[in-house]
Amino acid sequence: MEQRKLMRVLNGETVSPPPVWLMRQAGRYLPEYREIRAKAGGFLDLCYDPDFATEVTLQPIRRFGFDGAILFSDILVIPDALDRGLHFVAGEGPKLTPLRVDEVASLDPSRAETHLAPVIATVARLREELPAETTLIGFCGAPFTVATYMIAGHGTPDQAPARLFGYRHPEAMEKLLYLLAEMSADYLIRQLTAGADCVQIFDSWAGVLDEACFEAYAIGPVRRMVEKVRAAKPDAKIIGFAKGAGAFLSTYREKTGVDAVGLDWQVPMGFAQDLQRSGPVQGNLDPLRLIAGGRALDEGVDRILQNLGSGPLIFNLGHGITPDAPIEHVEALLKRLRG
Ligand SMILES: Cc1c2[nH]c(c1CCC(=O)O)Cc1[nH]c(c(CCC(=O)O)c1C)Cc1[nH]c(c(CCC(=O)O)c1C)Cc1[nH]c(c(C)c1CCC(=O)O)C2
Repeated sequence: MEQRKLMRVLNGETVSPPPVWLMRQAGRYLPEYREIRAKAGGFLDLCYDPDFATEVTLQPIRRFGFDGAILFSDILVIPDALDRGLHFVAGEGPKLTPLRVDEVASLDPSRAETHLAPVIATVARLREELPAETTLIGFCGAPFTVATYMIAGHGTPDQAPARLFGYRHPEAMEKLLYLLAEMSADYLIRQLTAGADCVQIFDSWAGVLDEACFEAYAIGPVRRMVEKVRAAKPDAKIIGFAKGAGAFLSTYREKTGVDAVGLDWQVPMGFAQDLQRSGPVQGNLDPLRLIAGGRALDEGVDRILQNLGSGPLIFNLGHGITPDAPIEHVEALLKRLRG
């Protein structure tokens, strides 16, 4: 078979119109998701049930024909494998038992393989059921972003608990991040073995870090992951999404070794073009343009195409789609993009 479009871009080719998928494309903005979610019980029950997770991953592909399907799971399955008391409270997001500094040394990764087996089974099912032209994207959280939830025990606006933990306990922070890096790399290797075509590392909170901490938390552990994945899978294609990283993105590809750089919606087009000279980029429509639709949506799509469309580009949002995104606006985005 001719290579999948999204994989061609990850190999450095320019494809026109560009392949497209949307972060969080399986989710609450789809009525068919809300229906299954009500049947499955909790959100985590969905993630660990290969029948449900396969179905939910396929829903946006059937409806919109995206070029990429992202595995339905969550970045917090890794702390769940570490038995950190993960649960989801409706309307409030994830809750975990806040990690104390004296607990870091006794975190035990040995359950991970068994615990994550249903997610790996979902990947294998997906590769069988997806259309041949659809790229299957595996993923995990980057160590720092996962650690922010483990340390605070919930989401926070600026991740102050994790940043303070790092300043007060640098050795424990390093130990935690590299433990997560090893586990996450093993998890990505298993996803690739089971049939994922490529993987994305989500560092959704990298944007809160100062320069020294960005190096220590957002570069070092991610570079270790990339090295470990490449040692097992020399041809693996990896997308790195460090949201809000701003000027740090200029060296992100080179320092971490990722193939493609994910761009949030604030990355300026001139800077994005510079990044594209060294390889593929992904992004970066403001998710609110998708909510607004109409002119705001058309102008946002056109601007990305005009500036980045003549190089290797995977079209995406600059962060995840939200539950209030109208389905007709997703259709309008695809029409604008594909003609
Ligand atoms: C930080 C983070 C998380 N999860 C994720 C991130 C990184 C990306 C980002 O920054 O958005 C990543 C993620 N979460 C989910 C996916 C699935 C695949 C996809 O469609 O993109 C992916 C790739 C499903 C999900 N993960 C979650 C939902 C909503 C759960 C529900 O159905 O109630 C989905 C579809 C829950 C979740 N999971 C997480 C939070 C903070 C929340 C609650 C916020 C919310 O309710 O939207 C942690």
